[in-house]
Formats: sequence, structure tokens, C-alpha cells
Amino acid sequence: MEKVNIVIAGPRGRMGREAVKLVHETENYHLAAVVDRKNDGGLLSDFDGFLGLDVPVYSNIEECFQKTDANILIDLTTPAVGMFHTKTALTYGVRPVVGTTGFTKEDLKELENLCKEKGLGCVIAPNFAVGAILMMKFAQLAGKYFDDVEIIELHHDQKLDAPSGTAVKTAELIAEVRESKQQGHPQEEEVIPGARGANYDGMHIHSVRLPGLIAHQQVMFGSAGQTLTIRHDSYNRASFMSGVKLAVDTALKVDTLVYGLENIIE
Ligand SMILES: NC(=O)C1=CN([C@@H]2O[C@H](COP(=O)(O)OP(=O)(O)OC[C@H]3O[C@@H](n4cnc5c(N)ncnc54)[C@H](O)[C@@H]3O)[C@@H](O)[C@H]2O)C=CC1
Ligand SMILES: O=C(O)C1=N[C@H](C(=O)O)C[C@H](O)C1
Repeated sequence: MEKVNIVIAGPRGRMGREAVKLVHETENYHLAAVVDRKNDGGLLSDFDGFLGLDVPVYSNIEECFQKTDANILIDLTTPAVGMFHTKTALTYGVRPVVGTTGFTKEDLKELENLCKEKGLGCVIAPNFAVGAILMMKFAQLAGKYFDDVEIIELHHDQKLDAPSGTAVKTAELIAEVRESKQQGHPQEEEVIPGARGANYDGMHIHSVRLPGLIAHQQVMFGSAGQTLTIRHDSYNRASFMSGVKLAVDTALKVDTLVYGLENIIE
């Protein structure tokens, strides 16, 4: 079987390191190159923790795609560069699998059009963990029966974006099935600005950042005399890797943008 040539952007990050391991250990995958801000022209094995991985490092993603026969880009970088990397990949005929969060609705529309134009698959997954996908699906189901919901997402304190991509996606999924509603007392006032969190179509999203946490989310529904809480916890980044593999295999098969693994997991 021919191997899938994969480029990873952000290989030394918390997620990138796990993704390197996944690609290295998967029989039909080949780590063709990495994109890193450091060590342009060197090898991944020059960095600590990548012994034996003599994979070329590029700092310029365009140069990487010009010199590498890549099928897939796995992007695990930052909101600031994720969009540029994804667009560049599609321009070079490379199918992106994007874990990086912080994409706007406009970004997604632009990428959807670019995928159509190029006839290429792309998977953007705000969360790769199967349990988190189920948590979002269960929350969407509960959203049909409860009008009031608060989303509390909890992450490590090195996270750049708030609210998390998962929290935004959860709110989007609930908004698809719920009548729009401004929650809480109509005259409620924030004594300290931000106390009620972010507002998505009347739902409130609260972002907790603490050292010691990894990635967690609780979706709380309430109605007269009852609450329902749906919670998911990722205790390590390995929890995301089966979803990354599913996303790679899907991006190779489809010719459109897939936003969210809930569209793949039935
Ligand atoms: N979809 C999912 O299931 C998950 C998504 N994430 C998202 O993935 C992204 C990465 O998360 P972490 O690994 O925790 O962050 P991290 O900060 O540990 O890693 C990011 C890496 O990107 C690198 N980077 C930044 N700019 C770059 C550039 N121009 N070219 C190449 N590399 C560049 C940094 O040097 C760093 O090594 C974030 O957006 C996060 O929200 C994180 C966990 C799970
Ligand atoms: O930055 C993280 O760590 C995570 N980011 C994703 C998000 O923004 O939802 C997925 C997961 O929650 C971990």
C-alpha cells in the first residue's frame, strides 16, 4: 500500500509531539516534513525528544510544499497562523487536517469555497477526542428539551484562545435546535464586567484557565426543578489522536470542507 505523505506544522507543541508519534507509529503514514519556526533546513531529530526522526524542517510552509510531495498537512499551531497554513496547503493541492482553534465563520466560509474550487478535502476539528464529540452531540440532543444552558470550558493556562473552539462548536450545535433566547433575568447587571461570560445567541460561555488542567467542558442545562450536566474530560493529549487519524483518513476521501468530527462519527 502506498504511504500517505504527511507534513506536521507545530511539531514541538503539546499536540504536535503527539501527532508526530501517531504518524511515526502508523504503518501507512510517512512523516515527510515538518513546519517549525526554528531550525529551517535542519532535521526534526536536531530537537530534543525526536531521536532518529531525520525529517526535514522548513520554516516557510510554501517552500515546504514546493519541495515535499505531501498529501496531508496536520496543523497544530496557533490561531494567528492556522488560517494561512490551511489556505497555503489547499493552494498547493495538499489536504489540511486542522486542530488549531480560533477560526472565524468568515474563515470557514472562505475555506469551504477554496475546497470546492480545488476539489480537495479538508477537516477542521475543534476537538478530536471521541468523548468530546459525544458530549457535543448529547448537548445538542438536550438542547431540544431545555431552553436554558450555560457552557463552562476549563483548560490549562497556556491556551491562547477563549472561548475554546469546542465551546463555540457546542453553542453552534445547540443553536441549530434551540429557539433563540436571551437567558437570565432581563434586567440582570454585571457588577464586574464579564461576570456572565461570553454570549452566543443568549447562551453564556465561561472560560476557566488554570495550571493543572488539560481540556474539560461541562454543559449545564436547567428548567423548573431540575438540571442536567454533561461533562467531558481529556486527561492527556493522547486522547485526541484516534480522532486525528480519523480526520486524516477522511480528508483523503472527501472533496469538501468538513467542520467538526460529529459530521463523520455517526
Ligand atoms: N482539535 C483538538 O482536539 C485540539 C486542538 N488544540 C489546538 O491546537 C493548537 C495547538 O495547541 P497546543 O499544542 O496545546 O499548543 P502549543 O503552544 O503547545 O503548540 C503550538 C506550536 O505551534 C508552533 N508554531 C507557532 N507558530 C508557528 C509557525 N508559524 N510555524 C510553525 N509552527 C508554529 C509553536 O512553536 C508551538 O510549538 C491550539 O490552537 C489548540 O487550541 C489543542 C488540543 C486539542
Ligand atoms: O488548547 C487546547 O488545549 C484545546 N483546544 C481545543 C479547543 O479550543 O476546544 C480542543 C481541546 O479543548 C483542547
